[in-house]
Formats: sequence, structure tokens, C-alpha cells
Amino acid sequence: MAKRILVAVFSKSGNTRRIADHIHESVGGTIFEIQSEVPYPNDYNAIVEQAKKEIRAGHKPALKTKVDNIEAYDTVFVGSPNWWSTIAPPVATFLSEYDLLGKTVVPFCTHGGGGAGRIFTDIAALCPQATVLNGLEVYGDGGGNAKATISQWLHKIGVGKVI
Ligand SMILES: Cc1cc2nc3c(=O)[nH]c(=O)nc-3n(C[C@H](O)[C@H](O)[C@H](O)COP(=O)(O)O)c2cc1C
Repeated sequence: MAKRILVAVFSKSGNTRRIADHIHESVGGTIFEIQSEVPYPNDYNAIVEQAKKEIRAGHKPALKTKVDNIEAYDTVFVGSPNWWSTIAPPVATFLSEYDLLGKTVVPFCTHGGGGAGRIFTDIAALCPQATVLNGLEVYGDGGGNAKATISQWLHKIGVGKVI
């Protein structure tokens, strides 16, 4: 049976979404934007403070969007910006809401200079029954090298294009 791929991404300012779009172009499948029911503020200080509080409290905000049929996918890419060295809280909600038992999870993130932080281990901890492949970390929106970096990574982890 053909592999079915979901590319799930949360992005506040577009960087992680851009990487998700490149991944989607390369591997096919379905793209899914993780969105919180209540949007995060646009003011930088406000979002940084809110994120800090939510992460400290382990808060998992309600999501506005749902995946129709998670059973249909066997590979799930999960993308998050680095927020305080970990995943954005809506990504924690996403990983807790869906049963990823037996699926392959492929993490990726963008950051502002701090690298992946704890993102890959935090994602793995939230889907203990999935096989988690080596993640990709990208600075900002990845610049002009983004596509090449993504192709090399996909090749390394052995995820090819599906229809
Ligand atoms: C609330 C918040 C916290 C952040 N914390 C970090 C951090 O700890 N380390 C880091 O390298 N970048 C941090 N950043 C920068 C983002 O990870 C970076 O700009 C990312 O590419 C944004 O992705 P997006 O455009 O998909 O939202 C933070 C940004 C925000 C809004």
C-alpha cells in the first residue's frame, strides 16, 4: 500500500510554514496547519510572555483545526518554531490529541539562533509509540539554501516522494 504522508505545522510568523511547504513539495501528501483556537498576539513581548507562561504550566491550548482521518497516514511530519527551547504549545496539543501509535514521526523546526533546543526529545516524548526519525532544524526561514538543505535531509532519512 502506498505510504500516506501528513505534513503538520504550526507557524506564527511564516518561517516554519515555509519549510513545511518545501517539504510538502518534495514528499507530496497532505499539508495541515495546526492553529490554536485563540490566536497568539502579534506583539513580540506579549507573545513571548504568554508562551513562557503556557510552557511553564504545560498548557495545551485548544486547536481550531482537526485532521479528518489520522488513521490514513503512516508518516507524520511535525513542524514547530522554537519557543523557549521547546515546541510551541499548540504542537503539544496536536501530539497529545492524535494516536500516533505505529506511525513514523518526522520532526522539523525553525529557530532564531538557539537551534532545536529540546524540541526533538520533547516531540518524541509526546508520541512514545511512534518511530521518530532524525529532525531538521533551520535558522529563520532557511534562506536561499532551504530547498537544498531539505532535500539532503529527506534523502538522509530515507523519505521519498509519494503521490
Ligand atoms: C514566543 C517565542 C519564543 C521564542 N523562543 C526562541 C528560543 O528560545 N530560541 C530561539 O532560537 N528562537 C526563539 N524564537 C524565535 C523563533 O523560533 C523563530 O523566529 C522561528 O523561526 C519562528 O517561526 P515561525 O515564523 O514559523 O513562527 C522565539 C519566538 C517566539 C515568538
